[in-house]
Amino acid sequence: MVSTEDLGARTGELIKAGRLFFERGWVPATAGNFSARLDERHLVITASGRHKGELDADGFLVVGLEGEVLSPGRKPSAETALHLQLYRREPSLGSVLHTHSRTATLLSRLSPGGVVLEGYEVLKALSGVETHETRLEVPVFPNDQDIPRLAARVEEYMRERPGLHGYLIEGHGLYTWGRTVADARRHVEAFEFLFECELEMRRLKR
Ligand SMILES: CSC[C@@H](O)[C@@H](O)C(=O)COP(=O)(O)O
Ligand SMILES: [Zn+2]
Repeated sequence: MVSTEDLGARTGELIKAGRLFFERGWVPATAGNFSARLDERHLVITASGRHKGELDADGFLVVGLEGEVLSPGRKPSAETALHLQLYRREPSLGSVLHTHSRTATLLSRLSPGGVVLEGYEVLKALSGVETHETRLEVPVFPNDQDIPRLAARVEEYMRERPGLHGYLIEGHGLYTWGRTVADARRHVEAFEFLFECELEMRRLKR
């Protein structure tokens, strides 16, 4: 049985993240989706098509790890399978956040082979990273309207390369995650900063 206290707490954190991301221009229109783990088998996720800067409790629903909808009458995010793939493979995972910033969108289109981030102090905002000398690879997957197929592709990649902090989908956006909503939110902020630096570096070098 899902605790209503946990559901309220996680929903509140995701609502706050949505407001922040919208103010920063990272979830334009109804783009993006957010989730948080409630227990070993359940998560709360945004309903499909909601404006992520104006979320309230009605904008969320509970789903099981196999995708079963436990909030009747509500339609989960169209990209739920990408969230489930991450929760299934990592029991300590507490939150997944997906954004559509202009910077991530542009950078992903310029780097179909993946983005390498290194030499930035802010890399240390990513859990487990302890030095700016880290070489962090962010894969870019081709966009796909078949979300289960895209999720299978991500799973295949992650099996070969554990320890990923996030990935880009080409022309689409960022997926990142963490042990808590606060960790995942910090990762979104760090990636956005790093992507801005990287894009600007490329402009300056031209
Ligand atoms: C408004 S375009 C963005 C969508 O196509 C999708 O990529 C997205 O991030 C939001 O979908 P949603 O079903 O609301 O979770
Ligand atoms: Zn999306």
